[in-house]
Amino acid sequence: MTQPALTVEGLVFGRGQPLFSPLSFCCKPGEIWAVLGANGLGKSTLLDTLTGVLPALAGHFTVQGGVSIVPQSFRPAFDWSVHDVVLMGRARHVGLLSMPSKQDNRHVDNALRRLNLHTLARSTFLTLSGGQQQLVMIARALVSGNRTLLLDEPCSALDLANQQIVLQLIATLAHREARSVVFTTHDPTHAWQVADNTLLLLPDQQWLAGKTHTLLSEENLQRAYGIPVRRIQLDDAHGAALVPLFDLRRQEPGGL
Ligand SMILES: Nc1ncnc2c1ncn2[C@@H]1O[C@H](COP(=O)(O)OP(=O)(O)OP(=O)(O)O)[C@@H](O)[C@H]1O
Repeated sequence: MTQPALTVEGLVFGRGQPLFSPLSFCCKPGEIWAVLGANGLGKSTLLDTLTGVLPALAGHFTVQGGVSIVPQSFRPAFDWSVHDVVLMGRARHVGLLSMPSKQDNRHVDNALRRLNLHTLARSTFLTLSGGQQQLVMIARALVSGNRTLLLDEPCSALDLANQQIVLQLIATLAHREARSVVFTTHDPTHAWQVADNTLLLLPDQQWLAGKTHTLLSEENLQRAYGIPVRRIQLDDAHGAALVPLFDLRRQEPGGL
């Protein structure tokens, strides 16, 4: 049997106050989990707990083979080049007071190429757009070599073509490289298209976890977001889209 890369058992997490009833799930090598739930429910707090930034309030978790996180945003202390920000992901491979090796630089070049960022390698990080910065942070996690990757809304600032690049990358990392990937998203279609399993955070400290295609029913999504969501079946290659039915009223000019 494959040993899970990430095992969460009875985990209670939050910044002082528990956000959910005890949480349990496990992510095997080669598996993708999506985490969905309304704003402010605790998705980022969960990822910060799994990387050890925040202490668990109860229960426990184990991570085999190292873990990297791609945060929602990153503000470097100094305006380093894109190449150097990605190189930081190699920190545990570069000895203290040593220079990065040719191999470290090769990892950086490969990661930048995978994300179509190679032409920006010499640009400074702070001159990039929000979406470009998000891609650089993903490259930084890639070069770490860690077996588990946690991505906090990795597509939130990306255009459609770059969303496809990142979703494809998530699938490749899991299916070809047997890495375990957990990503948070506000787009249930992204979860539907690439995640084997989903953790759906609900109001009142409840949660559901299971196979994405079973769990992301119209009923469960309405429970999570409080608005109706319709599942639209696409062709065989594209699966389904999960589309919110917004109740938008036309505003008359001069009205309040
Ligand atoms: N630095 C902080 N200090 C205190 N409370 C915080 C801090 N960051 C987040 N919180 C609180 O913790 C709770 C969970 O926040 P978290 O950022 O984990 O939610 P989220 O589900 O990731 O939200 P979003 O979808 O908006 O990114 C919220 O009530 C939030 O106000």
